[in-house]
Amino acid sequence: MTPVLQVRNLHVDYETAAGPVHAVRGVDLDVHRGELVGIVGESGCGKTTLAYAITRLLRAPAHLTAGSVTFQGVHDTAPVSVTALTGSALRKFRWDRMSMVFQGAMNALNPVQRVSAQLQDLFHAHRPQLTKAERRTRVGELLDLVGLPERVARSYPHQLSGGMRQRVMIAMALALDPDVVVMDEPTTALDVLVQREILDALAELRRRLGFAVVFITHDLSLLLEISDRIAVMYAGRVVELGDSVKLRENPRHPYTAGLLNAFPTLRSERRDRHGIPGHPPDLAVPIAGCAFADRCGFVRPECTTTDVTLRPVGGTDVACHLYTAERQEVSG
Ligand SMILES: Nc1ncnc2c1ncn2[C@@H]1O[C@H](COP(=O)(O)OP(=O)(O)OP(=O)(O)O)[C@@H](O)[C@H]1O
Repeated sequence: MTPVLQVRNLHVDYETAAGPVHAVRGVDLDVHRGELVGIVGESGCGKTTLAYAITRLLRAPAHLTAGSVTFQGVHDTAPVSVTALTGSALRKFRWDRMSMVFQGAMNALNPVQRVSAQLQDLFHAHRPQLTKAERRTRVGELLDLVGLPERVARSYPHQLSGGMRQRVMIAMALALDPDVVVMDEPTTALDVLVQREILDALAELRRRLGFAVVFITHDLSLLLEISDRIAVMYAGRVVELGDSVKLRENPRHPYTAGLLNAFPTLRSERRDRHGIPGHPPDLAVPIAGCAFADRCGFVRPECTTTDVTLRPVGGTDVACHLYTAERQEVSG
């Protein structure tokens, strides 16, 4: 089946006085209908930049320098080139077909407008044919959908808890029945219990409505629980992409293994956890070979000289010379 979202060779630079910072360096990613794809990596690896590039929200000094994003929703007979959309076509596409819940989104609600007015504005802009009464009914249905009581419609954002505000943002993201919702750290600012409630609500909504989610976080243990597939990002690239169960049981990239070791999972035994020594590279400096080479316990000579991109290894896609060498040894 055609993926709902296809990201190909995406590159994003930030132009700075000292030269370009290569924040996203050639990302390929497919998202299938209804699936939850997690994107994980340390701070600064380019997750948010990728999310903004996919949703066409990049603003200067960020620039898309190469690549494409293609979308094909349930009702599309032909693929939509998201990277080529402009003006009203782009405004109509956003929220309607692909929506976003960003980091700290709950603080993005307008403080002087009641929740119902903010949700109604969205219908007003995207569904102008609806009457006022119909818009009001939709708002009630939406709040109910995300588990909020009716009175929330009449509330101002400051009268709601963080968890309730984040549910309002999720309601907004789902208002127009999109095929894809991109979520960047949607629960990070919330306490663990509220986080759990929101994730459970999200899982239930996905079952009922069938939208796909791109879920971005630095928390691998969370992604292992909720994702169908996981993309591990390092220094602006996806270095491993695969089924989340396979990735947990048999991580292929040494960075993925390091991340797994750094995060406790709910089911894992209590034992010492180790961070990955060293730091990610400076993305303002061109990278020769594998960006993880200087932190990798399995480094080989070619790792510091020769670039390596994703290739299939045992049902997972991995960008690592360990496997290119093994393949040569096997075939040779
Ligand atoms: N305005 C900017 N100017 C220059 N460089 C930037 C700018 N914004 C981000 N960057 C750089 O781009 C890279 C990717 O940043 P990005 O915020 O996408 O990473 P991230 O993985 O989402 O991090 P976090 O988890 O901390 O949000 C980083 O190296 C960052 O320093």
